[in-house]
Amino acid sequence: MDIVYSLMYSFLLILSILFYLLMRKQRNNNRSLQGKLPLPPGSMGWPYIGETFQLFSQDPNIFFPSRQERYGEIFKTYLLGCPCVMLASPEAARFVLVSKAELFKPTYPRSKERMIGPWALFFHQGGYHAIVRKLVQSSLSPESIRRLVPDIDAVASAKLRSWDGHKLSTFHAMKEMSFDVGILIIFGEHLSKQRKNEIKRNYFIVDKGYNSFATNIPGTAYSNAIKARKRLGEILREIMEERREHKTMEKDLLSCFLEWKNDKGERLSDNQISDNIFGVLYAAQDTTASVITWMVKYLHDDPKLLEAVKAEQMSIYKRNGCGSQQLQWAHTRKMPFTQRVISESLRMASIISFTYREAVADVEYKGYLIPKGWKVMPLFRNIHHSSEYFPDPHKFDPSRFKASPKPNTFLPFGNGVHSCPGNELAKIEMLVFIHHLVTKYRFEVVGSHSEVEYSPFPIPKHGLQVRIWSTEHADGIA
Ligand code: HEM
Repeated sequence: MDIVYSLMYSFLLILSILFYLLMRKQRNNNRSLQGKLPLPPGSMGWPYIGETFQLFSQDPNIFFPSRQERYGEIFKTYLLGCPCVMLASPEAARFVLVSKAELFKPTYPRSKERMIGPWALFFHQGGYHAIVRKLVQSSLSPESIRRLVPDIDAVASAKLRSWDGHKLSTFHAMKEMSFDVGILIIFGEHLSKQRKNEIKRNYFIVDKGYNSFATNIPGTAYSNAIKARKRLGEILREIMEERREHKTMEKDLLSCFLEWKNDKGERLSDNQISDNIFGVLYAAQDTTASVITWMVKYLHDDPKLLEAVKAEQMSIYKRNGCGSQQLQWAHTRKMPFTQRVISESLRMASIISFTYREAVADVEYKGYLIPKGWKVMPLFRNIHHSSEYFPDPHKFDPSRFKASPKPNTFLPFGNGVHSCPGNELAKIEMLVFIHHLVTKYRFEVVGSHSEVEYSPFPIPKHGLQVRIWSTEHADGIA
């Protein structure tokens, strides 16, 4: 027995020594990086504020490329109180998001985390993130979306009918449509109208305060948003209770969350579910709405492009009983030209110019030091607008997507463990909307649309004001 114990002790001792040596080596490696490697080139701007003012006052097409031109594909800056390293090459994006993803954790301002809910998957890395992501991915997989195409079709058709004859902001109209599609994915078709309206009312109060100055002063947009977010949490808890009580489980995201348990029988808490429901709804909305807004502008600006999309969609429309039947998944597979227009819109608009991570250790990249705690930003827009990967990058040319882009050069949905699980849904939503818009409606842009505003994603000024009318009475108006 004594021999067994001493063997065990020796084994544990050796293990502890090995662990200690490994940790020391890691620490020394990090320490040595600090002394040995230079920081990337670049300007840290003014004390405390850095280059924050320039970032938010300059067109992103100027801010990022001008620095890349001056310093190369890796450069440092200082934004929103944080030292940052910006990376503008496909290899660097892959390094941060995929191959060395464990060295870079997601990072968001505390105020945003508080608003969305600390359990939302964006804020996590590791085991918990993997569980939630798998559930979200399964609800948004092509197999799940396939059966939802007719419902998405119904949402898009109803929205367009309600806008017939009106002048409206494309962006705001698209936000409404994306909201309805998000509700469909999360709650299926069985959410009562009253519940939906309650969620919508509170959701849009949160939306209004999300990017406002974070303060608890009563009556401000931020404090109203925090209150509305709390109320949303309560509504979601009531819905979960109802589902548990009536044992009504559907094939939607909420049911996926409610049904999940691990092999120890542990389940997700109500707070975890509610933060993720809100997170998905939020992630789905402005992104999709901004890209569709740009697409409508690109179609408007180029009549030949519009005609080509229309020709493809009309042939599907005619074969599908001239709109008497709903679109199915199979129809969306027969829209190769429109799909290329979507890819080119995603590239040109690059609504997510970059993403943020934080280095969890000192990291060496191409002979430069990325110090622990610094923000690290892969610049998607710079990659998408580089003539090296996309010749004549400022020309809208869907034909460039006839061939697949080179690896890591086309990242509208990010890459790696945090890449967008909603990308297929977003693309289906765009295909279905464009199908109805070009086959049954005409539209014209009203007022100026060459300037860009940030909400916070770049969109055409005033959300692209358009007048839209059904072709049934087009002759009377056009
Ligand atoms: C055109 C529309 C969209 C664009 C351009 C877009 C873009 C992105 C990007 C770039 C990321 C990765 C961010 C990062 O790495 O930091 C992301 C993450 C995410 N997106 Fe999207 N997205 C879109 C639509 C959607 C939709 C429709 C949904 C849901 C229904 C969605 C849900 C999410 C979620 C949950 C994440 C976080 C994933 C994680 O952290 O694991 N997105 N999106």
